Amino acid sequence: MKTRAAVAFAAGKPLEIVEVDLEGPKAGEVLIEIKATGICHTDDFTLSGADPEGLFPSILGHEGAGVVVDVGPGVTSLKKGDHVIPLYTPECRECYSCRSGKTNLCTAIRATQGQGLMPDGTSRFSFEGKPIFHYMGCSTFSNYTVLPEIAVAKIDASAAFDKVCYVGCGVTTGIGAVINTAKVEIGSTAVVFGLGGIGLNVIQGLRIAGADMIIGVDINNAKKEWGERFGMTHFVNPTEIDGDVVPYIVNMTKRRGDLIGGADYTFDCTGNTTVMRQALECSHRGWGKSVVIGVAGAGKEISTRPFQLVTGRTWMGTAFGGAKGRTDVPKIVDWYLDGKIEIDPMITHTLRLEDINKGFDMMHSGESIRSVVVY
Ligand SMILES: NC(=O)C1=CN([C@@H]2O[C@H](COP(=O)(O)OP(=O)(O)OC[C@H]3O[C@@H](n4cnc5c(N)ncnc54)[C@H](O)[C@@H]3O)[C@@H](O)[C@H]2O)C=CC1
Ligand SMILES: N[C@@H](CCC(=O)N[C@@H](CSC=O)C(=O)NCC(=O)O)C(=O)O
Ligand SMILES: [Zn+2]
Ligand SMILES: [Zn+2]
Repeated sequence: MKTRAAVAFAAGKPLEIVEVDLEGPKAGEVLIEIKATGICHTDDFTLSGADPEGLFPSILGHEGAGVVVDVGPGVTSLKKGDHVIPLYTPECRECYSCRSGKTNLCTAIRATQGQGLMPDGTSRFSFEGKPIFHYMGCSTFSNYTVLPEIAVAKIDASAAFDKVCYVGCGVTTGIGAVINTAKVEIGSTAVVFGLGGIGLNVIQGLRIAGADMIIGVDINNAKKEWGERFGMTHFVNPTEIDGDVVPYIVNMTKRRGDLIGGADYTFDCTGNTTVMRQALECSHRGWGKSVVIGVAGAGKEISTRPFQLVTGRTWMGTAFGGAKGRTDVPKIVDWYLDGKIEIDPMITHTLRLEDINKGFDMMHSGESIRSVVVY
């Protein structure tokens, strides 16, 4: 079949809208008509050329929602007409990792997915007879795409595609980082560095978890209002304070009787390795937990004095908010439908596929929180 897609032909180049060829689903795979897709900073990270797994030409996009239009042999959990969200972290429930109960990082197809291929080692996409790579197993910047059954979450059919596509990455990552990874308790103090498409969902996750001090940190003052909209109690722009942001925040989080200060939980949602260190070091001596969500390019490393860890801080990371996609994504969509979480205000721009490059421009300028492309 033919399908319209925004293709990344080379790193650092704008996406090109072309008609590509798409093979139908093979055994254990499903064909999905994508109805809407968000543009996540990670798409930009890969398009920039900083992703060591970045391959070109490829069809990016990993934050989509759509409808099953065909299933391959052996598919049992999905049928034509199901409303679904593609998963860049699948949930096979059979591999060593899925059975460990210790991680959401299913390893059933990660090796081929990292090579831009389907589990059988081939691509379903081609252009002018040459293969085009898949991306994060999803390629939601194509109107039609093929995924393995284990990488597809079935959702409530009443949910609006152009809103719940965001659950395919940003919403689940932000809220999951709080609930699954950090396990934030009621009454905690927390600091969120980076108030964008992920950070705002960390803030709403902290609100749900009952944190009573939520400090947002961003170099863009326009994000202050956004943070307050979702439950932030204090805002800090590190470029506008005297001195270093770490002692500033440590002092802010000093509670009655606490001679030291520091936040119970901190989160990096910037991808900046200096910020990651700041987030760790402003967490509380003895028990502070700092969660790295941001993605940094090849060769980037984090560092701190071992003393920071020796004195009781924990540095951790999260992928997709620790969520098991086929189990948790439908639940998060239901939370949205039940009004427990908000999505709509964060979808600041809705674009046609032809205008997808404007979505990246608005991400770079800070004008958008989340742009969604509708087909
Ligand atoms: N671990 C995971 O599973 C996931 C990781 N990510 C990563 O999370 C990061 C954030 O993604 P988005 O929220 O979509 O990006 P975004 O571009 O929407 O937001 C980033 C925010 O950080 C702020 N910022 C930049 N530098 C800063 C600094 N030095 N100090 C304070 N604030 C700063 C920006 O002003 C912006 O508000 C990216 O690195 C992305 O790749 C995204 C989704 C899932
Ligand atoms: N290919 C990248 C990997 C970047 C990364 O950490 N990806 C996150 C999701 S970011 C979504 O917006 C993730 O879940 N990784 C888990 C995994 O299995 O890769 C690189 O190599 O830097
Ligand atoms: Zn993402
Ligand atoms: Zn698995």
